[in-house]
Amino acid sequence: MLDHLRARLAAHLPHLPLTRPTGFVSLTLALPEPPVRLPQLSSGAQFHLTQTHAGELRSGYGVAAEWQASGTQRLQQLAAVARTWATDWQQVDPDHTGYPGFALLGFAAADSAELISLDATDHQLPNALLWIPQIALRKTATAAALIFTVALPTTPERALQQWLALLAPLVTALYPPRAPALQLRALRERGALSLTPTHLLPNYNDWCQLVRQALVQINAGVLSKVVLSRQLTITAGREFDLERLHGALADLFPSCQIINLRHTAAAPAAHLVAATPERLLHLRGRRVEVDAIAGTVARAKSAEQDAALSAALRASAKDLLEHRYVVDAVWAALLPLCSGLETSPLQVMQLNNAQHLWTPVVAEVNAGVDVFDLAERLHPTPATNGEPRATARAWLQAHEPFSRGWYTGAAGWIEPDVTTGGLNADLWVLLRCAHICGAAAELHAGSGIVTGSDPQAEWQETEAKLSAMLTALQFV
Ligand SMILES: C=C(O[C@@H]1C=C(C(=O)O)C=C[C@H]1O)C(=O)O
Repeated sequence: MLDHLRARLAAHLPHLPLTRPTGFVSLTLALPEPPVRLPQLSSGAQFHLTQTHAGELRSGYGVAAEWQASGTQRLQQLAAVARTWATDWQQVDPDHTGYPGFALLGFAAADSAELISLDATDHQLPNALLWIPQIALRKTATAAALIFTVALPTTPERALQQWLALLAPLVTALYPPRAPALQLRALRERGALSLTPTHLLPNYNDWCQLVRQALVQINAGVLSKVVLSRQLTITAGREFDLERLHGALADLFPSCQIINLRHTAAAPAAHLVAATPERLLHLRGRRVEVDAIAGTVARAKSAEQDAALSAALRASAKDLLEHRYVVDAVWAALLPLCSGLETSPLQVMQLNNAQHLWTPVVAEVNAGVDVFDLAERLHPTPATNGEPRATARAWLQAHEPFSRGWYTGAAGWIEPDVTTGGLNADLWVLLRCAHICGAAAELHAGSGIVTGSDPQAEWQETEAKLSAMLTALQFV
């Protein structure tokens, strides 16, 4: 395969417009054989985005270019870069795959540059990031391709040298021998399956106190809703296997977006991993889709009990209220930018660890509106922050005893649409996530506090949310 790809690169390189003074060139080559698994390289910058139900996988390796931003203008600064791509990013697709080069777009919950990092799980992520990988992989149910990108101007020799340095380890990882089955008994004997909590912020008593303080603000009419969150740090008996973790999450949460992001080459490298059910936005052409998700109950042991829990969730005044704030805020955010707004009837989204009230919202964006304009108005929704937005944000910054970092930020892909000249994108809210470094992991989960919230029940809800990642971590 390496020889085949090397020969194809050599054949195309002389014809690529590499001497243009600015911008990028991407060359997309179909893979004759789709990879069986998601290729993980042992070091260097890489990201993976998988949604099992959608049958789609995107990965990126190395950095052809990246831009970092922070502050109130962070998204507009990145927008200024991406808006040049229609003219500055040449897409060469000799196999007619229809897959252009794409970038990762991600940002932290808040726009300030400051991130608190624990020694064990240094986040190693900038506040907001736009990143074009040197080699990207895209796989759907029917096809797979590698997309080689280089910043201009360059020479065929330099481009080839950069790509080959990554391609050799990548091709080896594309078609690996079958991984040995997980030896549960051996792991258990080594005590490796036990996860030990090392840090809990806030603890249970402080949590209850904070919920009561939030309720005072809610009863006083200062806040309508605020999404309070927790941080849990754990260690395991061994280093986490990120490849297994990605596979386990993709199996356990097939409707969720699984994200695995390692931005740095520094060792030990930190990974941000998420299995999120919540789409901030999906934009293709002029059509935008947004998930309003809020209102949660656990799963039950039997189908009957489960159905009873779903029915109770649909009828719960408290959950319907916290859900309504999100639907209304999504609607208000989209209204000035879109036409034909439609909300689907209320649904219950059932995940392995929890069930949520869910209202999908779709609309047609007005001409000239792009993913950055939409993200700017939508994020953060009251699903992760609160209502009113600015008051909730200020209250959380004053009361949550840690910095959220990228938890409740967003991440996903963004790519030029070669037919419209616009940008397509798929961004997910970073929930059910962990920062992982070696044998340590830092997890976050939150729950929406509204009139009628009970501190203990809200704590239980965060436990159910944390269990998404904890369950998977126990087996990797
Ligand atoms: C804040 C989280 O989840 C959000 C809050 C929910 C709720 O309060 O019911 C449900 C889904 C998410 O929108 C989290 O998972 O940490």
